[in-house]
Amino acid sequence: MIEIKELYYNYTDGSQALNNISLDLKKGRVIGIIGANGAGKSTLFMNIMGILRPSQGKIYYKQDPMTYGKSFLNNYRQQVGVVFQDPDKQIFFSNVFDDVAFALRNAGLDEILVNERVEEALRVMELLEVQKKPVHLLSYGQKKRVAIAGVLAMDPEVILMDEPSAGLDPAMKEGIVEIIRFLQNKGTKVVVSSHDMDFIYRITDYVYVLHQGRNRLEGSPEKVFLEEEIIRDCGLEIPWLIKVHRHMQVPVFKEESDLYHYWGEKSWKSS
Ligand SMILES: Nc1ncnc2c1ncn2[C@@H]1O[C@H](COP(=O)(O)OP(=O)(O)OP(=O)(O)O)[C@@H](O)[C@H]1O
Repeated sequence: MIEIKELYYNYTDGSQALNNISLDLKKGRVIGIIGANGAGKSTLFMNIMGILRPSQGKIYYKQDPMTYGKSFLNNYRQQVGVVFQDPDKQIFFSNVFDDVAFALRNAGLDEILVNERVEEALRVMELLEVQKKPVHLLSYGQKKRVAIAGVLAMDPEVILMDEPSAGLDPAMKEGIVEIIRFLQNKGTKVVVSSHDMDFIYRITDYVYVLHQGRNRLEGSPEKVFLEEEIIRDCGLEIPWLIKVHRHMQVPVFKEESDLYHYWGEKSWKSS
């Protein structure tokens, strides 16, 4: 899988965006990369995709160091997909179907297979009804789903999602949670960055906290978010289920439903 060792990245104006970052995607099935604005998350994603080249340090894919030749990157990007924060940066074609088919056609897949893969991705993303629609007429949330469908259709081993839930209404956000669970169940590794700590707490099983380009903390979300002082120092929020644990003397629950179940049982016993 992907392993990053002692990665540094400096922009041409001298800003040091990544400062000795190491991470190993084997550590979780859904991995969270969190940090305040400017912490280095997008720069890290662009390094992982081979869009930016580290100033120092290495990225390994299945134990092989990343090289930046066309053939390595073409093969790598069929196995490692990215959904950028802004769907307009990812969508190139005028209609939904062709946009989702773009990378598959580019990889030279047979048109019958392209149709099968695209239809499946459109079905999963609930986009079948708009497949003939020009992309520029879609809502922001629909565009975001088109961008995800384009990556799903490639069926990569790893999917990076930069702020997948940003700007979405609650129903659409819930849809993203379902997609991540669907990917997790089928064994696709998901790496997700977000400013929404409740979302990260709920869907990840391992979290890396970045602060000013450095690794500040890592571990299970239950462990990481109990480090309240460090989390706040990194400019991040504490998820509400951890606040409830702290202030109401209840166990640490991962799911809202577990908390309600616990409360239900407690009040039943005391009545
Ligand atoms: N093109 C660039 N040129 C110079 N500096 C840059 C460039 N892009 C980003 N930076 C700097 O690199 C640092 C990391 O930025 P990055 O966009 O990776 O952070 P981020 O964690 O993704 O932030 P956000 O949460 O706001 O998206 C910041 O200090 C930023 O100002």
